[in-house]
Amino acid sequence: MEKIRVGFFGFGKTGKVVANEFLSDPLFTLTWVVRRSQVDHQKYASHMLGHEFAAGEIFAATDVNEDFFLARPVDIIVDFSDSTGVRLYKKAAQMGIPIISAISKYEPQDLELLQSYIKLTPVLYSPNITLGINVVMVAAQILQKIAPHADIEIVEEHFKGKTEISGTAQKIASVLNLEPEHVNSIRVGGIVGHHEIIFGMPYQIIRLSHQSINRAAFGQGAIFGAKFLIGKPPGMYTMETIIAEMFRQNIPVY
Ligand SMILES: NC(=O)C1=CN([C@@H]2O[C@H](COP(=O)(O)OP(=O)(O)OC[C@H]3O[C@@H](n4cnc5c(N)ncnc54)[C@H](OP(=O)(O)O)[C@@H]3O)[C@@H](O)[C@H]2O)C=CC1
Ligand SMILES: O=C(O)C1=N[C@H](C(=O)O)C[C@H](O)C1
Repeated sequence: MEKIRVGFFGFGKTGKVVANEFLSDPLFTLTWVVRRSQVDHQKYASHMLGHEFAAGEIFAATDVNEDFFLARPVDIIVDFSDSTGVRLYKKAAQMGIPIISAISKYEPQDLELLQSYIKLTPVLYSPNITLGINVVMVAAQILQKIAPHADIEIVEEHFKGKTEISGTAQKIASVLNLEPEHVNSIRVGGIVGHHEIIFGMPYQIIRLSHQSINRAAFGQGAIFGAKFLIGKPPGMYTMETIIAEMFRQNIPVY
């Protein structure tokens, strides 16, 4: 069976680990990687990730011209770069190549550009693409409906160097209709990503919590998303809409 060809944007703290998950999955082949800089790096991402085989030729953002996607055809684009990466693949969207955007914080004009692509191709946009956090997000919305009187606070914990409030926590606040002051950020050590939603009710507390213990969790989420997205009609898709449908199909009947 033909492997799914992946075109990957970003090769940073998370991108490297996610790219390696695609490299290691027999269903996929990493066709190329685009990063910002033209620093002197090895030709193939696979070699930079310690593999002997050659896969994932590395290009700089400036290499991506009008012909790039025709010359290097892929079946899906996965973006773990930053807000500006979306500006590089309009042509790919016009070609109908499905896009997974994992960018957690878009500048308004870049988010608008991503949204313009949904008329052309299927786009899965998820500020946190782990299966687990999206189960928690859907469960929290259900719990809020069951207990509308509950006080709710969100705690997000990340590594010391993360400057912005997590996009995940902002998304959770948004779907629960909470003001930003209900997001409590902690920055310590090398925490990959921990989110907890605390429901305060009379005489009891409910805590819904998710912890990414390795950035490979984002790679597994991206793989799940890629398998879902390929073959879908143009439009905007999110992990939580996929998970919500799975909830609907699996509600226990007593
Ligand atoms: N949705 C999710 O589940 C998750 C999302 N993220 C998000 O993923 C993004 C990347 O995270 P992380 O790897 O930790 O960040 P880093 O800052 O470590 O890496 C960013 C990468 O993007 C590259 N880059 C920047 N601009 C461009 C561009 N225009 N074209 C191509 N490549 C570009 C950089 O290139 P270079 O190396 O040359 O500088 C670098 O490789 C962030 O938005 C983060 O919030 C992170 C974890 C999970
Ligand atoms: O920057 C990160 O690493 C992460 N960013 C995302 C966010 O801002 O929500 C997702 C994850 O928590 C890790």
